Amino acid sequence: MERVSMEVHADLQRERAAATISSEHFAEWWAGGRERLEERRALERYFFDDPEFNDPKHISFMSYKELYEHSVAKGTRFLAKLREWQRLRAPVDGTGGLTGGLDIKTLHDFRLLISGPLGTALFQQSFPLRLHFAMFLPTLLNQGDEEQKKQWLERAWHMDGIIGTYAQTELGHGTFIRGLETRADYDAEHEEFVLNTPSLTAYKWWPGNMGQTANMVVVLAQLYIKGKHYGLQPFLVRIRNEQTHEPEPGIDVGDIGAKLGANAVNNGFLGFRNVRIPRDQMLMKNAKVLPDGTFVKGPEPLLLYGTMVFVRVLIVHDVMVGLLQAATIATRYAAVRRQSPIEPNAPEPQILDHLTQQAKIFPQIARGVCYRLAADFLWQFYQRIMQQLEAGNRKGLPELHALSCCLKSVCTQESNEGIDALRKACGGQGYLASANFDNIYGLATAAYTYEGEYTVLLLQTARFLVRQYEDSLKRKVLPDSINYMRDTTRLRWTKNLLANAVRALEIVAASKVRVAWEQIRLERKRGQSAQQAANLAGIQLSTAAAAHARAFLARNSLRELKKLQRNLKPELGGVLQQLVEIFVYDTFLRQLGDILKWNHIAVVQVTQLEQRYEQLLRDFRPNAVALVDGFDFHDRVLGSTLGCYDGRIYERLMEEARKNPLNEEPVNSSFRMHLQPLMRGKL
Ligand SMILES: CCC/C=C/C(=O)SCCNC(=O)CCNC(=O)[C@H](O)C(C)(C)COP(=O)([O-])OP(=O)([O-])OC[C@H]1O[C@@H](n2cnc3c(N)ncnc32)[C@H](O)[C@@H]1OP(=O)([O-])[O-]
Ligand SMILES: Cc1cc2nc3c(=O)[nH]c(=O)nc-3n(C[C@H](O)[C@H](O)[C@H](O)COP(=O)(O)OP(=O)(O)OC[C@H]3O[C@@H](n4cnc5c(N)ncnc54)[C@H](O)[C@@H]3O)c2cc1C
Repeated sequence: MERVSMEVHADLQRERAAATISSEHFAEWWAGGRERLEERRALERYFFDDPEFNDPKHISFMSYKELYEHSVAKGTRFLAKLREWQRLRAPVDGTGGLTGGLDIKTLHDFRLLISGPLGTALFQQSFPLRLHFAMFLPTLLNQGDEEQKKQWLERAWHMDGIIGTYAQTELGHGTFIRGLETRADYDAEHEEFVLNTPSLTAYKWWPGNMGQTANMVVVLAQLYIKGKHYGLQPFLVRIRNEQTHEPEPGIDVGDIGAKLGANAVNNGFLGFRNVRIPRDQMLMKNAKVLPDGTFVKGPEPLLLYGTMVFVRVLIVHDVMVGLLQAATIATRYAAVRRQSPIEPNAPEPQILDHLTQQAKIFPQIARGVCYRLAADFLWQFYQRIMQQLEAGNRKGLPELHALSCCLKSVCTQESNEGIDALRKACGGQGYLASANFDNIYGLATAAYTYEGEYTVLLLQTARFLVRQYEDSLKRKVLPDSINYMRDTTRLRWTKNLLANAVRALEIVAASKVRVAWEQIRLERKRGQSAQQAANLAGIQLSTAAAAHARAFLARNSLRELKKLQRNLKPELGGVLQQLVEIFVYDTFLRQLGDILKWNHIAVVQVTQLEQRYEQLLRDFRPNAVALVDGFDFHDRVLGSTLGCYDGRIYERLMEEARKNPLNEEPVNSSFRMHLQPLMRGKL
């Protein structure tokens, strides 16, 4: 691993020497094997050793426009250099196969590359061509028919005259997609669609890369044939000229402005005025429009939403990376920072020795590890269901949709909370831009909203859960992820605290689903429509779905732990056991109100679990630094004065402060222009 030249801080040296696990063994497991670990390190070196990829100044000192231009320049060099890498070493798994063919696995790997450690190191405000790979290409791949794929896919993959994005959201509607207003009217005489933006609220608004970067979009629009409405369909539209990049006739396009984070993404607005595209630019894998204007319904209309499912699955992985970057920074900082003697006359301890500090940091490490186990499961599950869909079997789709929605919501929400808690755990220094929590948080918190807002997606899961609850009453077979609902026995507290806690979380979820179902029934009896009843049960429904996600995360962690312990070195298996326990008990204690409401648990049993939890924090303490080292985040990936491997926090903080452009001149011009006149009473 490449390290900066300063000597490692003595506290970190001691931490590493005293650990009982090997970071390297952990890193190997975390990366998915030795070969993958070496490959990733080599790829990182390939970029980080290249001075072209060193930012001339910290991005917090760049203007919005400057950041965009800088990011596009770097983004294009990144792609060129990645292609070169693959030509030299191809075909290499995990680097996206930019020079090879395209399938969903390749897109998945590429997506992890640009939104994973390397991507966030180079593009702290996100990869400026992200939407091309994250949504435009998956949509072409999954929603184009064979002819269309032949025509567009290869070119789009190699960015041969095409930079695309996914334009769905409008100024007036993001969540309720059936309410989108953009129109595509079919003109059978010319075999063309005519696209229009009928109002201000119909403007496309938010699509990433759309402001200045992209020249094509997949746009979702309401299809009309001879004035008859046929619902939303995806259309491929060129918005900027391939050569000049000028907006095409009838296109009104621009950037929506600075955001809380992800400012390299160039989110845009887009309006259409009588924009004509040929008939074969409606993506027709599902529904079709024949030349004479006959509409042919697709076998599975919900496949229109397929790209969103793909991205939601990957978001669980994205936010896990952000959370663990923040946790690594906070752990290293807490091992070096000294504050407040514990015994009156003793020296100041590392802040990591304050138990309350451990309680702020370790549950976030544990959470990140358990999210990783869930993300891996979800990706496997996604692939399995997609294969079944290809074979015409749609049975698993509702379960995939339900699981991806609630995991995307809960993992994002709790990662956001975790990153902010970790920032606060670094005291005042955590608030500095040079600590990098702002960028990490900015990216993670966007995921709370995009690709389906938190509550909205929980409500999607809840619909499924309520239906499954009804099936369980009829003794029907339930899908795996909710099979626990079938077991209606009360919790029997045993010596196995972990099993108790997981089961208690499942009972909470099952009980909350039942209560939501009962409330809907009650509202129906009161004469409410099904939809209004669901609205009035919304709080119960959304919290039931979140409880289901937590129960799933806990059960999945326990299941995966058992598998892992068979293959890992005992000391590593032991530490993973600690982390899974910390995660499950932390989840349990944070939901204590619900746990006590739905389980017969005595105070003494809760106390037993609290004591075990606190003991685990102390037990994990000696391995904390070694474990976060094992995530193997290069210093460039953390991008933080507080989180470097060498622990030289004070030197780096001062170095960054001195680089500040305001310190370049001893007296700033504002003194003479404003402050001095103010003090002389001359304003
Ligand atoms: C890098 C990232 C950048 C960001 C990009 C973006 O943000 S891009 C923009 C991202 N934007 C968003 O994410 C917008 C979020 N909004 C939405 O996704 C939809 O408007 C909605 C799902 C909220 C409602 O949709 P609706 O009013 O059409 O539907 P409904 O509620 O009436 O349900 C009808 C049936 O469909 C089912 N079903 C639904 N979705 C799926 C699915 N994906 N798969 C499978 N099934 C699905 C549902 O379960 C129900 O089944 P049931 O019960 O009848 O058996
Ligand atoms: C950084 C970023 C990048 C994005 N990139 C893209 C992109 O590339 N392409 C694209 O098309 N879009 C993109 N989007 C748009 C994004 O998908 C939407 O913002 C998102 O789906 C939420 O929709 P909304 O903004 O309309 O929120 P709203 O739906 O207006 O939500 C506002 C509030 O209303 C509540 N609410 C709404 N509906 C319901 C309901 N049915 N029940 C209960 N409560 C409800 C929500 O819970 C929330 O509290 C992006 C957004 C962001 C922030």
